[in-house]
Amino acid sequence: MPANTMNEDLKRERQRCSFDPKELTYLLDGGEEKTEERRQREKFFLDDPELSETAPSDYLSHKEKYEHAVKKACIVFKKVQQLQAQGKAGMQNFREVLGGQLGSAILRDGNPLGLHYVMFIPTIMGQGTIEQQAEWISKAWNLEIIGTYAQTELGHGTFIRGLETTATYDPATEEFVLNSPTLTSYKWWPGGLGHTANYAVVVAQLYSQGICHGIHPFIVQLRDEETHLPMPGFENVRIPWNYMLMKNGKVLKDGSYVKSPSSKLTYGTMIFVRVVIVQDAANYLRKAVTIATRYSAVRHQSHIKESAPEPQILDFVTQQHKLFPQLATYFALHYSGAWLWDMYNNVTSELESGELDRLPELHALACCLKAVSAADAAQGIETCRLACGGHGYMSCSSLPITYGLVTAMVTYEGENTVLLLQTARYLMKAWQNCLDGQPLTPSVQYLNSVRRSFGGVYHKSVPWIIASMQRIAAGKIETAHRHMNDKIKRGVNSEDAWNETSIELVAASEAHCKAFIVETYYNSVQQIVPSVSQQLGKALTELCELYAVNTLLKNIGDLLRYSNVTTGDLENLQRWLEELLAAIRPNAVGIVDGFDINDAIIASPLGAYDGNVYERLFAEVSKSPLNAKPVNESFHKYLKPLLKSKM
Ligand SMILES: CC/C=C\C/C=C\C/C=C\C/C=C\C/C=C\C/C=C\CCCCC(=O)SCCNC(=O)CCNC(=O)[C@H](O)C(C)(C)COP(=O)(O)OP(=O)(O)OC[C@H]1O[C@@H](n2cnc3c(N)ncnc32)[C@H](O)[C@@H]1OP(=O)(O)O
Ligand SMILES: Cc1cc2nc3c(=O)[nH]c(=O)nc-3n(C[C@H](O)[C@H](O)[C@H](O)COP(=O)(O)OP(=O)(O)OC[C@H]3O[C@@H](n4cnc5c(N)ncnc54)[C@H](O)[C@@H]3O)c2cc1C
Repeated sequence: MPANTMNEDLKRERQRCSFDPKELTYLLDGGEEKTEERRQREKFFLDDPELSETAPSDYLSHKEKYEHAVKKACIVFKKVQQLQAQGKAGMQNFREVLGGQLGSAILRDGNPLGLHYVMFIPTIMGQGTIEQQAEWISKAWNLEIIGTYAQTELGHGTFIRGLETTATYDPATEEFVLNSPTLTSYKWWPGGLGHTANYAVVVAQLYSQGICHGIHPFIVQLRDEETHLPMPGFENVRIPWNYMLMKNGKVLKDGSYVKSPSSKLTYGTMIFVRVVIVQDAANYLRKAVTIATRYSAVRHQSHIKESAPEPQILDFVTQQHKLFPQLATYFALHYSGAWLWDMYNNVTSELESGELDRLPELHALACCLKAVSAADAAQGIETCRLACGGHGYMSCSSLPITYGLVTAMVTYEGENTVLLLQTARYLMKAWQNCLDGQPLTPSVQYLNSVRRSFGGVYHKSVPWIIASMQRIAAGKIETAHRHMNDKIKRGVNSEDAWNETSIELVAASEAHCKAFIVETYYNSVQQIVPSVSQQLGKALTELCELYAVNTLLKNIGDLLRYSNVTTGDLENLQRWLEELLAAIRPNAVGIVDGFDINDAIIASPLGAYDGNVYERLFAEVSKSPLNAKPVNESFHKYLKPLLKSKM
């Protein structure tokens, strides 16, 4: 590949961008100094020859991939320790390196230590007493032990009250006896459980004095700390009394049970991970849209006008309609994720002082935001793949693997439909409160105002769109509530009525979440615009408008059903969408440059900063061991005899 050449199209794109991409980078990182720190950190990891790929891991066997990942995870851990020793590794850095964008670039096929950091340690922090934290956290941070989070069983993942593993307290020995007596009670899915972890937080049904007290977390040793040989299986495994994490519910040594202030505090780690997922989903989407946008600026094909040269595919308005909403969705999820992270931290500190009032609202928001961000990011990444035509299908484009990682988010940490139904429970209660004139929590306040005014004359503004989306959400919530109650009035019991109404309940929950995202995004941009250059402010505003208009237009049916919008208003919205695509077009490459994603993290010949797409693609396929020899052995073994036998 010619050294230091920059694709001419990308050069032109960069010249026509109306703002300085660096300003966007600093904004997203939280300041120039933070950008510099991040870049240094990335360099520290990515320039390490032991961490850079010699050959793509696609060509390794399953076993080799695992061994490769463990080796790299250990190198990463040592390097994090070095940073810590220099006072350069805070919690956020840890998260970024061990998971997140940087981590997933280094450990492309998954991090064998991921669960240790994202669930094992947070569970001890959230569910352990001070003494238990003192005992386990430092061991875990220093990697003297490796943990995982073993909740899901072969038979149950969603319905955790149905878990079959039991932990029965024996006051005679002051021990818990753990049992997974059936095939369906086998712990199944926990990350790192197979070969990496030697400890786990095991979630089991607690029995004491003959009574079941529901699920609780226990620390269980899985493997010998020296030999790494597995401990005997889950049949009558005895663990000491203080291996039950007892910050919330506890068993006294005599076997009496002390209830937690809320049984749902046991579910705290799941809320934490759902919050993290919103941010992660956004970051994976921005990587995919960077790849597809740069590629679309470099790729020329077909004609807009027969007389003109083949255009950049980014000039096709349908291509813009595929990609620019993904750019905007990144920002929407980024700001919603940041908002949720703040709420999570505030509510967590309130919980520490015994205040539980805001837990239901946090749970309702974390559930729907996890569900919508995972689904929208997965769909957005797939759209980016399709937007890259055949080359997007190649595994070296990084788009298929990115989609694979994000589509898993739809299922883990609470399957999306199930989580949307959790939010719907909250919304049904909120609507009843609204009807009864009871106070509403901030995220559902809009139900009161929407109930008072159904209409609202179209004007070309995001606040009008927010009001319309709230109207749709309130309409769907009201419809689901009414339909469910009609069934109950007709004699259907409430559980069956819930199930029979669940399609509408899920739709209500999604609509509520989308309205929340648009409003949060808009409020964030409103706050930011006065502090940035006029050009960047304009670009950020256009993206926010695009997200709002596009989201509303995807719900035309609902808009017609729940508001007094006219067909003329819909035409205006469509025109506004097209204007926004045209306005964003000159800045598209500048925006993805502003994400400032290192080429090694992009890891795609289609999306590198220099835009040398074809040269990089060629170099990539040359790495395949299949292409090392001109004739593969299978020709002599199978094809040739077959060809001969036909002659
Ligand atoms: C310290 C470390 C710091 C930094 C980290 C450092 C490094 C990190 C390294 C890497 C990280 C990088 C990236 C990570 C990104 C992604 C994560 C990667 C991997 C994750 C792998 C996934 C792991 C898993 O999947 S673990 C298993 C998860 N399982 C689930 O989620 C199960 C889903 N099921 C449930 O949650 C529940 O069973 C249910 C909610 C569906 C139903 O429960 P239940 O039947 O008990 O409840 P209900 O009867 O329906 O409701 C009763 C009332 O309780 C309320 N409720 C329910 N849940 C909660 C909750 N969590 N909180 C509060 N309230 C809750 C419910 O609303 C009901 O209320 P009501 O008033 O009665 O209506
Ligand atoms: C990549 C990956 C990593 C994972 N890591 C871990 C881990 O580290 N630790 C761990 O403990 N677990 C882990 N899991 C398990 C994960 O949390 C569960 O798979 C997830 O919670 C979904 O549960 P399930 O598999 O039981 O799905 P199911 O509940 O069986 O879902 C199947 C279908 O049933 C529907 N359904 C189920 N219940 C309801 C309901 N009440 N109402 C309506 N529809 C319903 C769902 O919507 C879905 O369509 C992981 C899973 C994956 C895929």
